Amino acid sequence: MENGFNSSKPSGLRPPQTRLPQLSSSTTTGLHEISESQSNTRMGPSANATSGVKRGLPPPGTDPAPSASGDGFSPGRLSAYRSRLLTSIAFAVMQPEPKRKTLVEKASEFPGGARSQIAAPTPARSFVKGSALKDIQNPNNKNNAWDVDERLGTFESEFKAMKDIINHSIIGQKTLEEDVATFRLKATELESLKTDLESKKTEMQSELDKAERRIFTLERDLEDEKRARRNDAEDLLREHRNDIDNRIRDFNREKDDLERESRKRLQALREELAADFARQLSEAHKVSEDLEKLLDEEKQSARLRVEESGKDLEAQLIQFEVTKKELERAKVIQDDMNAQLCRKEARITELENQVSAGQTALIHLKGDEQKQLENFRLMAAEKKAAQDEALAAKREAQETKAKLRVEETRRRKLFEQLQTMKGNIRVMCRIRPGRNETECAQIATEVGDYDDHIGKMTLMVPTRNYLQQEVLEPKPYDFERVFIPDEGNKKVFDEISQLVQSALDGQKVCIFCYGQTGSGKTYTMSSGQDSIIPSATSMIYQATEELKDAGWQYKMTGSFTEVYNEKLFDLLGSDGTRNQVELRQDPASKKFYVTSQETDLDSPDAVQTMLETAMKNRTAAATKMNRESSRSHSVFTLKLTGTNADGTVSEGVLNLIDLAGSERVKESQVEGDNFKEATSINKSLSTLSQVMTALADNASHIPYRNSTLTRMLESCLGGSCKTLMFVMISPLRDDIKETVSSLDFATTVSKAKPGQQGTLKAIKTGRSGTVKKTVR
Ligand SMILES: Nc1ncnc2c1ncn2[C@@H]1O[C@H](COP(=O)(O)OP(=O)(O)OP(=O)(O)O)[C@@H](O)[C@H]1O
Repeated sequence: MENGFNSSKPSGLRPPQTRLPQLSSSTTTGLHEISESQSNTRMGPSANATSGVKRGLPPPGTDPAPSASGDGFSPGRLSAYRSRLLTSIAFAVMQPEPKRKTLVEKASEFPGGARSQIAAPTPARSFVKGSALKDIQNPNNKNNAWDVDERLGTFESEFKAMKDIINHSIIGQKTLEEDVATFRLKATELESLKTDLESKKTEMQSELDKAERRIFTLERDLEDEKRARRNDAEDLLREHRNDIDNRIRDFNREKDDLERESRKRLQALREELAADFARQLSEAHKVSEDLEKLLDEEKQSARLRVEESGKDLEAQLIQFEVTKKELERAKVIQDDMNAQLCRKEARITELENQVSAGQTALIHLKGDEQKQLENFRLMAAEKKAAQDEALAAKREAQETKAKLRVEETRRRKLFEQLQTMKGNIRVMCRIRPGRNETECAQIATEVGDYDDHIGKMTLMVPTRNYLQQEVLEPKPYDFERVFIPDEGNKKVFDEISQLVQSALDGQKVCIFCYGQTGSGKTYTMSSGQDSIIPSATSMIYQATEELKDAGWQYKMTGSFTEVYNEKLFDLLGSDGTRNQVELRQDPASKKFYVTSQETDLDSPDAVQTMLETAMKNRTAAATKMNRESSRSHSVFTLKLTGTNADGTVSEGVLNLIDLAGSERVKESQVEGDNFKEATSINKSLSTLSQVMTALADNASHIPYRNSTLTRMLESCLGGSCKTLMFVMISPLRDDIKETVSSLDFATTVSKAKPGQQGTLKAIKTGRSGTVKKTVR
């Protein structure tokens, strides 16, 4: 081609095709088509030339807008270059015939040129219509040769510029492709990072659950241990004290008895012995005196007989013999007396032995006393050891208390995190028991394998099909928890007790009971010792006692307010009656508060009395207005102010709200005052729903001011405040419309913003539901 151009153009310009191998295939195709047009124009003017050009270039007038990429190259500009190029080629066509042939031949040497031959090349007639071409065709125009050179020069520089632009664009495209590849790589990395983060999040969640369980177990163990130790120490001390007292008492009693007994016995023995001895001695003396007297008399008479007569020797000898016999008899008597005396002496020795045995016994008893004293000393030592042990236990208890304080702070933090994860707006459903199976609607509840809790339910709603036959259509609902009829108030309170704990920890909590008349709102909230209000207050009392160990002192006050027809009444008025009160605005915080009386609740009895007064006043007001069902909302507000030893103050509020029956005005077909009541109830309930929805959506405007109830509760709704809505439903078929309406209301409330409720939803979706029970 270069040769062709050289031979036809003395200007020495090189044709653009010589650099084509450097370009991409798409670009070369474009340039081949330019060559084809060049060859076409050399073959002579033809009407088809235009179409030949159009194959490779955009049609005139359809030039696209300049490239937005900012690389300076655009299809519009390319088209302009091509047009100029073709115009230049048209000049070449004006050269003598043999030269044109050479150009065609050269053009056909390139792939595009070969194709152009096969595809019946057309002359670029459209371009020769231009004024410049006319000038070229005019043989009289002497300036043509110079113009061609100049134009070819321009063409070459423009062509060069164009090629640079194309090259630049190719490089740009490659860079872009590389960027795309890099971004894809990054996207894959980010994807895997996201998966990792999600799995970490799940792990952390389970760790948190474990930690909570561990804290719960630790707390319980700690408490049990503490209680057991305290009881053991007290029992031990009491036992020891009693034991020692009893032993001392027994010992003294025994000692006294023994002393008395031994004294008595000794005295008796002494007396007996002395009497016996004296008696025997006097007898012996008497016998001896008698014998001596008799012997003296016989001696005297014998002396007299020997002296007076001496005559009858034989008689005297016989007398002597008699006297001798008498003497012998007296001697026997004396021996007998001596034997008796010996016996008596032996008896005295025996008695003396007995006395000495008694004395030994007494000494022994005294020895026992020593032993008892020793025992007493031992017991005293044991008592001291027990006291030491008690002191050690006390020290340990104090250390445990200190640990408990730290654990309590940690627990509060973890508990708060857990509650936040559960979401600030939560919804649970409770199904009241039905009277009998035939009157009940079909409600299927599902239990998940996450835990025993039921969270999903399906209500079979009667509808008409296209044949106007009544069919049951399943309507699924999904709440955090569904309480089936056989689950009592205790189960309900167990589930929500964490929110009561949150109030103790300084949070603001609202628990609502919503539902149609007779669905069990009052039953759940305040009737019976196991309903929410008494259970919550008794839990608070117990917890505040236990928290004393962790350094917390709590004060609890309560108020009971009724909202009826948008007016407020204090159910615990100063004179024990129901008084109208007002809503005031705090100038500093701009929040509303009610001027109801606040009662100090320093004992469970005080709570009971307060509840009774409130219920009595509420019922009296209802009776006065001839109402059977509650047409007012009642709000029980517990304020819990805790002060820690380190000066920390915690101010929690627990609002327990029994809402008025949610019957729709249309359904209940009420008129007059009742219509006003129903309208006001509907207004406040729908405002409550709007407030909850706005809070859930994180809306900039929350319509608190649209009803008295929401205005009153403004400071306890939204932000970090915790709200639990209990939707109470009746299982009766006759109540199905109200049930659907209540459940739909609750579903609206349960739709919370993802940031708040994300974790809860994740927990909930972790449950794979299986139908467990059908409520009858
Ligand atoms: N879960 C339950 N178990 C046993 N009995 C229940 C239950 N729920 C409600 N009841 C009984 O149903 C009746 C109506 O209950 P309750 O007064 O609590 O309804 P309510 O929704 O407060 O009605 P209202 O809006 O008129 O105040 C009561 O007799 C109550 O004892």
